[in-house]
Amino acid sequence: MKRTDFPKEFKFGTATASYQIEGGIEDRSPSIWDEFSHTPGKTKNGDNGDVACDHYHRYEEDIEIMKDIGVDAYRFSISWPRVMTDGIKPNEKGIDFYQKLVDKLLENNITPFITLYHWDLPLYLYKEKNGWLNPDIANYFQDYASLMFNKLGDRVKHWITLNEPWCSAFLGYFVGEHAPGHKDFQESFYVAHNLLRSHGKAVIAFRDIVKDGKIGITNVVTKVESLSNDEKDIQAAKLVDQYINGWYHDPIVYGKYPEEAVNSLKNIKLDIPENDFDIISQTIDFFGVNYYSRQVISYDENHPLKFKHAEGPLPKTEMGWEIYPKGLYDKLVEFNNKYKLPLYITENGMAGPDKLENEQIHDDYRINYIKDHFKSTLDAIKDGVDLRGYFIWSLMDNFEWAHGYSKRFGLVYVDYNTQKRYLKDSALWYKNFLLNK
Ligand SMILES: OC[C@H]1NNC[C@@H](O)[C@@H]1O
Repeated sequence: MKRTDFPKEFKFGTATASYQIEGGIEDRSPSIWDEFSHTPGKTKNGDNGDVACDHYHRYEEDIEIMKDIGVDAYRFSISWPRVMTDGIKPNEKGIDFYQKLVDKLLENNITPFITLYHWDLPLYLYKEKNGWLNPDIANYFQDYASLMFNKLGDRVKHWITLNEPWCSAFLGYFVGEHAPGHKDFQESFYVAHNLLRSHGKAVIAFRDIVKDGKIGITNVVTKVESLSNDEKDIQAAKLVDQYINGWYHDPIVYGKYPEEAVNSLKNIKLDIPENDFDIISQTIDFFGVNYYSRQVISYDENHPLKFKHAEGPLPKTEMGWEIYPKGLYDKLVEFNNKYKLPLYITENGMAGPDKLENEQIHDDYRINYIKDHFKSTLDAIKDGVDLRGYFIWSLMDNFEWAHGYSKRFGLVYVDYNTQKRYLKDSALWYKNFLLNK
């Protein structure tokens, strides 16, 4: 498989997120992840993003690395608390960082794709305004989005409102594994709804400010399969697919939550003002698909949503996620048929047992992973899916949330003691692929 097997305008890129790589906390106000990662027991080894990959000070070097690899595009997120003190007052120093980052990318012919929210909510908005639980958060988000559109929209034409709202809502407010660490089922549904409303308000602003731009939303998209042919397992898997996938896509395209999932939530209040869906279902230009693996589901009477995960038999990454490229093909074809929107794979990649030896990292497992998922991508395109790009997660090893720095997803290895970067064999492979070798 060669690069020229893909459509000429197909964009190959790589992706990161602000809290995971920037550090530079001295020049920004705190986020919910600063408080969460500094709370004992919340992250592996008590790791936090105070320094991370020190990208705030090393962004020029990191762009040189991307240029060397030869990527067409780079997806990154803006730190809301960096560009607006406490999420409210514009901070010119923070805005200036992203101005320079964008200009350096463009100088190197790398197309910027900006994610507005990749989980680092300004702590002030959480503490003083109740964060995503407050319906008014959509107005704060619209103000933030408008500021960014005005400051960068003349040069940045591809925007993503939210990264993986399912993680923010479910992991942050029900499971409690992510910031702010709540464990309240009802709250997680209010948060999901306010995230989607915030998305809609940002799209409304975008249409006024960046008239020649494209905007979408990125969700984690998981292939959900039933453990058996037992009707109860099949139904449980269908509902999980609606909770994880449909819940964050249907309202945007169809203006309503998935019916069976709504009906299954007997004791969850979803008293939603009707015109909310007019806001949420603003026309968008693409869906971003973050694909990693599948979930194998069986029925479980004791779970609030009546399901449990089964251990799949396939080889797994360091995250314990099965390597399942077929799932990517299946979801791309399904989404293309169901939502009829252009798609970007805004994240795909793996955490591996990467070892630095003689300044090299031999990660053939990651090369094979990427090749297999490229194949699924190409098959989907050949079968008619309107797929426009693919961003490998991640450019470099970084802060993997509750796992801290224990999981390495990068094409580039980061020695956190020295901040030295080393191209892994997978980065060298990607470089040759992009040169059509
Ligand atoms: O777990 C790997 C990635 N998944 N999507 C969101 C990113 O922030 C994660 O690092």
